[in-house]
Amino acid sequence: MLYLASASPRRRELLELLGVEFAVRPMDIPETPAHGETPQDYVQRLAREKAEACAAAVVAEGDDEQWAVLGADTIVVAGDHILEKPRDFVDYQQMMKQLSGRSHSVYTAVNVTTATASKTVLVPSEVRFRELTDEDIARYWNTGEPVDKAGGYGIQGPAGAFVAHLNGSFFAVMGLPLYETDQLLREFWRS
Ligand SMILES: Cc1cn([C@H]2C[C@H](O)[C@@H](COP(=O)(O)OP(=O)(O)OP(=O)(O)O)O2)c(=O)[nH]c1=O
Repeated sequence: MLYLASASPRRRELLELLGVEFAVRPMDIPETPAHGETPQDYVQRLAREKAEACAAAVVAEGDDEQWAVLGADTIVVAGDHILEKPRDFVDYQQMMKQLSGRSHSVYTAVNVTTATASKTVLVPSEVRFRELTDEDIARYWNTGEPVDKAGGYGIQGPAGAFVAHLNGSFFAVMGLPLYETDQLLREFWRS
């Protein structure tokens, strides 16, 4: 079986588009950057740790001999700040002020782990938001969308209207890059 080590409904929805059979097995991994760790290293480590924790659980159960695990992580980076999910409205508001009228980076990493291999791919994107008014920011919070999303926004929802420019992968920003994930699965799981 292929296991998706993720609680994200977006990742489930996107993996379904690839037409593979899989089971969802979320892993709770502490999300804190190590001292001196770059955002690129951090996001790749988290994707790998989610997949490896899930792989360890599958192996410990011992009743599936043919398995692979897919883990992913997405972070938004504005200047020097890594923006994860907003803790509350004030945290969200600060994030939106950092994103307003500027470009930021979104990094998604995907890892596939099997009994004999572990490979991580990093997909960077650049996103430019238009200037946001206080009213835009308050109105978007009230949609309920920001709360479970890195950087406090979802490109696939109403915040798509804030995106003046995207250089990279829409699906990676949403949480799982389709092309790179498909390539990893072809290499390690199906032909
Ligand atoms: C930037 C952005 C993020 N997101 C979501 C994707 C991820 O679900 C979430 C990033 O947080 P993650 O910590 O990467 O993932 P998660 O906690 O939701 O799920 P898990 O760790 O179990 O895999 O933000 C969007 O849906 N749209 C966007 O435009």
